Amino acid sequence: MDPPTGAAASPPAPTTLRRNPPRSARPPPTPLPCVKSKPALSRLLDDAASATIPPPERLKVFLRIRPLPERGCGKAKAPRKPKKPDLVCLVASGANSVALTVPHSKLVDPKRGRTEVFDGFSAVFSPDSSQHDVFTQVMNPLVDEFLGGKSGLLVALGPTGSGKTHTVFGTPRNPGLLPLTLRQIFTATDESSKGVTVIQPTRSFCLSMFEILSEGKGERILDLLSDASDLVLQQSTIKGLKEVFIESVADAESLVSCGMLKRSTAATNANNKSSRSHCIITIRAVHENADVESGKSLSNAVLTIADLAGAERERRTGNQGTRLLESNFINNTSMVFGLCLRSLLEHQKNKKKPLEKHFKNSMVCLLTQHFLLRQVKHGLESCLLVENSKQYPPFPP
Ligand SMILES: Nc1ncnc2c1ncn2[C@@H]1O[C@H](COP(=O)(O)OP(=O)(O)OP(=O)(O)O)[C@@H](O)[C@H]1O
Repeated sequence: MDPPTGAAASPPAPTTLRRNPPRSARPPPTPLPCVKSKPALSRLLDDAASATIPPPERLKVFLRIRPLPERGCGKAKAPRKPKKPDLVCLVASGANSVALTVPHSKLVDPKRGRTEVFDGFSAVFSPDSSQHDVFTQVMNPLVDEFLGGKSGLLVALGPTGSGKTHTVFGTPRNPGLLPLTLRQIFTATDESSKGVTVIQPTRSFCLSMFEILSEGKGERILDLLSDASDLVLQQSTIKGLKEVFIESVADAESLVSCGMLKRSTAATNANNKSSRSHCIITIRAVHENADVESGKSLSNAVLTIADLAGAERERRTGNQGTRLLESNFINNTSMVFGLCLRSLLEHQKNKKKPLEKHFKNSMVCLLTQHFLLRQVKHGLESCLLVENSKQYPPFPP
């Protein structure tokens, strides 16, 4: 191990390294100056790090580290002291790994080590990565497959304020994965129809967008593209969901913007525009005269993008009342999603392990169940984009 370069006060000690298979497939991460320990880290990060199962990679797990927030973010309150560098705890230590250092102030047992390396991500995006970088690596392959007739799924998950909504939707000046996807779809479709003289299957696209605000007895699902009343979940499908044909990027983007205006958000101490619901957008390819030439009907591929509300710690958000009830629902989804991933991964290693046991415990999991199970059984593409902030703690317990 290299001698430590920073943290002069800490005695040199090895960094804990967590790898998921294969151990030999990754270059060793850069060792960091730290004391060995097992920091408290949520199971979700474990799941994410272990979700890359080569070969073939069925579920790809990417990690994007958000830049530190500028001062003044979060709910308006008394000016805070500048953040200590000690709180910058998550750094990309390689193309596929991150090193998590527990700040001294948060160490339960200061004698134990404080840095752990998590390896095995499909890619790690550092805080200075751009929306285009993320799109190129994460979304572009899914869009290509979608245009080739295969369905795909991208789920953005991570703690509150870590940048999921920013990554998925972005801003008009800095568009995120969804607007970039729409642009790519229409650009590719326009190009493929140029100079074509024979009758081709006509492909058009429709878009739906809904949010899940709560589940169980007080289940609430709202269609973000219509003023209609609440939707209901029946046998893993959303009944009455409006699908709108989109004919151009401009059409699609203005539809999404209208939907986003209706999405439920609220200020918390952790994020001044925190999503209070899980938002699911689907783009469906419709082949209108698919069997004209070949007699074959092309599959109607569906590309699904889910922006989950971020897991929250009550202590950090200061949530009370309605916000706290929302937190319970949001945290339940995060926990169940993690358990579902774990069971998928265990099943991949050992086919005798039960696969479906956790999915029924969360509506988002139930909705993605069919898709995720197919991934495991048939090795199709899907991506999980795990967002993380550089502040400690990255995940709730
Ligand atoms: N990569 C980034 N670059 C610049 N700003 C970012 C980045 N990621 C996030 N932010 C900013 O951080 C803040 C929180 O991000 P965002 O609302 O996307 O978090 P979130 O994970 O969706 O949170 P929640 O789960 O509470 O909805 C926003 O002001 C957003 O603009």
